[in-house]
Amino acid sequence: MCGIVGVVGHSPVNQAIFDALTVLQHRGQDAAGVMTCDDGRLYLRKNNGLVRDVIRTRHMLRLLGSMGIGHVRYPTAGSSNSAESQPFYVNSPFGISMAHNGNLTNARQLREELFRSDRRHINTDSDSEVLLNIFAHEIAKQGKLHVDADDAFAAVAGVHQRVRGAYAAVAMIIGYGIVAFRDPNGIRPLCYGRRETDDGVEYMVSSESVALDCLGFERVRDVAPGEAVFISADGKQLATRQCAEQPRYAPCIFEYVYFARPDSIIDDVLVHEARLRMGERLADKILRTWPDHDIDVVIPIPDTSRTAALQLAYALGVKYAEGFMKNRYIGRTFIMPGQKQRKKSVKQKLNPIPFEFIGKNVLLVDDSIVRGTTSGEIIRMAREAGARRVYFASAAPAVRYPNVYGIDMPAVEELIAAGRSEAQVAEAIGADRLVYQDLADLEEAVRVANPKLAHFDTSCFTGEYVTGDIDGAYLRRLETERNDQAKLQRDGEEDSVPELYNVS
Ligand SMILES: O=P(O)(O)OC[C@H]1O[C@H](OP(=O)(O)OP(=O)(O)O)[C@H](O)[C@@H]1O
Ligand SMILES: NC(=O)CC[C@H](N)C(=O)O
Ligand SMILES: [Mg+2]
Repeated sequence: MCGIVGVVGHSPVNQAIFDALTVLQHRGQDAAGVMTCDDGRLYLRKNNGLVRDVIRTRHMLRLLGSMGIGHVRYPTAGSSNSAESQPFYVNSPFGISMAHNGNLTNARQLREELFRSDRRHINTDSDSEVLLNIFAHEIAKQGKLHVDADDAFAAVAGVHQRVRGAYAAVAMIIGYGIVAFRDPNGIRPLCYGRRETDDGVEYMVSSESVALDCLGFERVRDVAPGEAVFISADGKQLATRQCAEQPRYAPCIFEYVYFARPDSIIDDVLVHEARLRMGERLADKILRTWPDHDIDVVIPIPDTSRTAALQLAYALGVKYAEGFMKNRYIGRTFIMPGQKQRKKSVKQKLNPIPFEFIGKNVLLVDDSIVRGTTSGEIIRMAREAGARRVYFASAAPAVRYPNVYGIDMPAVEELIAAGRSEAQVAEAIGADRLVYQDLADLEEAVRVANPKLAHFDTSCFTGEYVTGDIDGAYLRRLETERNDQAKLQRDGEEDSVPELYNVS
């Protein structure tokens, strides 16, 4: 999952973009980048690393201009090479840069088309570079010297015709403005906001509304599935238009389960509230299926599961305790690139406080169990800390299928629940009892706040993919290309940074 941001202001936007990216850091820890535009020239700083490490004061001083875009990356295509960090740039037409969250499912075919019919060169294995070139080609097709909102919308309509998969993107066209758009299923989130200044209104688009809040922008609304937003470079015009023929809401439910910050509002649903309801539904299920439970204490696995665990404990009428201390300097483990690193980090990140475990039957709660890296380690720690029995509850159903829309879980064999029954998963992670949320309950926990969300992408639980273009051959290829071993090999390749005013 990546984070994207775009700002059109009336004074330098470098600080606003930097700050927004730090607020979106939980969406991608591998690479960060900012591109600004000043007086017809682009300035770029991007590299592997966290926002604060990649963009230092000396870079900030040289990121000039009152319009810019930014990105934090969690790679789901290509490699972790810094050359694939974002924003990307193409010089024709006009000079366009782009930051993208999501994953294209027909990138292979588009790459071929871009070469054969569009005569465009793609320099990396990143699907985001493909998306940028498709968009650039569609802008060029309008055949205009001056790009206005109509041209931008026609180009986005062209993108929707050709591209499949998940994409929330923000593009910057030198001299003309910023164009942000969301795929016709709205798989990845995108919203926009405004703030009044003495010099006029400033606009910002962002993956999550929390970035708007923290920067003093008022959230206007989510960008609808298939919709595009155009903000002119002078900040005087903001226009929106539906550019897809058959848009529908099918957002990724994993955003609500794990990815997004709880204080964000996505598609008019406050993530925090959705997580509280997940906890409530999970408590209902426990009371239904295990009325004579002997749970003494509910303990969350920090950070993400806290919200659901708190409500679960409340609904069960059982004590809630913070039994694991989290090292605040270690990032999210699930979005780290390799299994060795993920495993090591769980141990470094979480430490049990025996006081809360000794002689008790504990119910550990996590938002999800994906590879089982966290749950396996944590259950072992809980036992070592003196727990009598260790039960485990997951606020999401069993993850049994790969994700193809921007979450890096490409290989079935890496998923602990694939090919295993619930009892077998319990055994594999070492739990005395395991409770998974039912899918209908998870969907309802989110939908209650916005009945317009008729569908969700729930493919990692069901194997049904909302774009309808995923078959066994696609999944087999994905698994071969992106399993942990393949990534390890690829990421060992030499690092490089493209030359483009890459301030150092
Ligand atoms: O079964 P696994 O493969 O271990 O994946 C699931 C775990 O990974 C995530 O935590 P993470 O440490 O990434 O982030 P958090 O601190 O936000 O909970 C998630 O919250 C689960 O705890
Ligand atoms: N998680 C994402 O949104 C990743 C975007 C893009 N597919 C990349 O790998 O860079
Ligand atoms: Mg976690």
